[in-house]
Amino acid sequence: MSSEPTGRHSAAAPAGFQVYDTTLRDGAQGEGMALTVADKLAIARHLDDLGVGFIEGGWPGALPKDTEFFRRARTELTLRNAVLVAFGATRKPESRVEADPQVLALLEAETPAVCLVAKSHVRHVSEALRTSLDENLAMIRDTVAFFRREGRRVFLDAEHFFDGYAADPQYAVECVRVAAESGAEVVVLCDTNGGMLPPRIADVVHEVAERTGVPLGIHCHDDTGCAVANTLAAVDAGVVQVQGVVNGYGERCGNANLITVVANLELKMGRRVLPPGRLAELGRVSHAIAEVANQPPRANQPYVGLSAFAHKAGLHASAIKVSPDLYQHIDPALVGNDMRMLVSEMAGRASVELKSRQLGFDLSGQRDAVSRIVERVKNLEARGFMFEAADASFELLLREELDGVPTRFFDLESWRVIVERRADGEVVSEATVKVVVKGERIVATAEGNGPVNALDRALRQALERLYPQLAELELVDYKVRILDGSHGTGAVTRVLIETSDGETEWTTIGVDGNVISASWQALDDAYMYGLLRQHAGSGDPAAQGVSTAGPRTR
Ligand SMILES: CC(=O)SCCNC(=O)CCNC(=O)[C@H](O)C(C)(C)COP(=O)(O)OP(=O)(O)OC[C@H]1O[C@@H](n2cnc3c(N)ncnc32)[C@H](O)[C@@H]1OP(=O)(O)O
Ligand SMILES: CC(=O)C(=O)O
Repeated sequence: MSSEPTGRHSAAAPAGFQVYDTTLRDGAQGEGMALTVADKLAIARHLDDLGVGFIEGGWPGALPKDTEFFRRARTELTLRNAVLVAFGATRKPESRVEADPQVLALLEAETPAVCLVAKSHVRHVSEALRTSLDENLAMIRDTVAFFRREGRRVFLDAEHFFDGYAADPQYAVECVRVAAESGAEVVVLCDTNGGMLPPRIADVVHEVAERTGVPLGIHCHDDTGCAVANTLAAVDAGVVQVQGVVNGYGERCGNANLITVVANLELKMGRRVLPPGRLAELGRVSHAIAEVANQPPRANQPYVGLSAFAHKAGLHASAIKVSPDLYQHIDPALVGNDMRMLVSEMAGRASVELKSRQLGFDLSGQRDAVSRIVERVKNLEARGFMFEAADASFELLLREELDGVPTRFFDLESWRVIVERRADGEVVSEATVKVVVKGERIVATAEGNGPVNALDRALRQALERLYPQLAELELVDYKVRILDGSHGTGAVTRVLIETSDGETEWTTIGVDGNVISASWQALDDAYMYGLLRQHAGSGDPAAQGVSTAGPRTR
């Protein structure tokens, strides 16, 4: 039986070093990952766009979804940079390779390359495969040779190689040799249980390379938290292929994070492993794949996380003001990230100045205002505020200190909320707000499915005639956290509200002993900031911070 690989995939071997992605196969083995065929196709496109050399798409024949992925890939996936690889196992013991259904399913995936997982640890051969050491070598030989005869490029993943090498180095090396002699292009040494540390990986890779002369690859799991370090140690020791998974997804603690590996190779080890210009796409691709995989992005992920270049400590900010590289190991733009200043209780004058600059305010020469802002932030944070999560509330505070009056498009006279349980069991909230808008006193009442929803509706109703553009604003997220709740009394509530005008989102904060009062503060800031954005550049005096300069609620 023969089945030619489709011509839609590039079959050219990349010269030199190989970046091999297994997000769609080993990454999919991570807890909580459940990729549809459409997800897999979308991720493959992102990976190709990034410029990896190989994309391991899954295990056809084992998972119907993966069989379907390879079927659809033939017509729906045009790869510009990567070679598509199908993964599978060596033939079953005591069987003919040509008659092994799993092997045939792998062939029928019609990919230019296959990757075969094989045992290389004597205990795994005898206890898991329950066969002889010689038969395992024959399984490797037969299966690799079969795919070579069929015109496929072959990689071999030597499972549990490092543990196997400790148990019986002779046999582990023999597996590598047999695979290469049978036609495997690269034999990938796998730290399947993820228990290794970098010096051991480096020693073993050195020894195996010297004993065999075979081109080697590396595949590490992160059970010691060293998967990336282990991968880089293997590169130093001479491997020609790195396998990894975007964002480090994968079985148990995950695989070597390919994003981190690639950034380190390019920026720290001087290896050009991506096509020119693609390194700056790392952040975008990492986030896009997290989105498709429905995994929350990890803020502290090296290089590409939201916090990777976020600076909170005042001392750091004061040095960064002189030169960002004093507290940054690279220019974040190299990997598509940005420097962010966080204003918090740890801020000093420099943090406030830099943050304000990012928001479009030049505070140089305004020493007193900066000092007042630092002091207010510290005092408010001591009460439970958290400005690093609420840029819009910080900007309102900043404007208030600079203008000498708060930004007010309306002034609050009072609000009131009633929660009523009706005879039929329905619970309804009703809110009344009394505000002064452009000199006019307005009283509005509205119902809602909860007290904050009712308050929001009543405020909207009160404002919408004089500010009709408020209809564009939408509250998209509402988060509540009880602070010091374990102490019972004395707890305060922190509320964060995220608002969108369809173009931008902003977050505002409120803190109070009463959850509705905290919510009102965040709501008040949310509308105030939204109106400010809408009036910016309009020439409307309201944009200047208008109104009657009534007191802010904090
Ligand atoms: C280290 C890795 O991550 S390798 C990738 C692992 N990924 C997966 O396992 C996900 C996909 N797996 C599956 O869908 C299933 O496990 C299948 C279809 C592969 C096999 O399913 P089943 O036939 O029901 O067998 P089961 O999963 O219980 O056991 C695996 C079989 O493969 C055999 N096997 C294990 N490794 C190899 C190998 N390298 N070469 C050949 N056979 C192997 C085992 O000895 C066992 O054989 P047995 O059924 O005769 O006992
Ligand atoms: C092959 C593989 O995924 C491993 O050994 O971890």
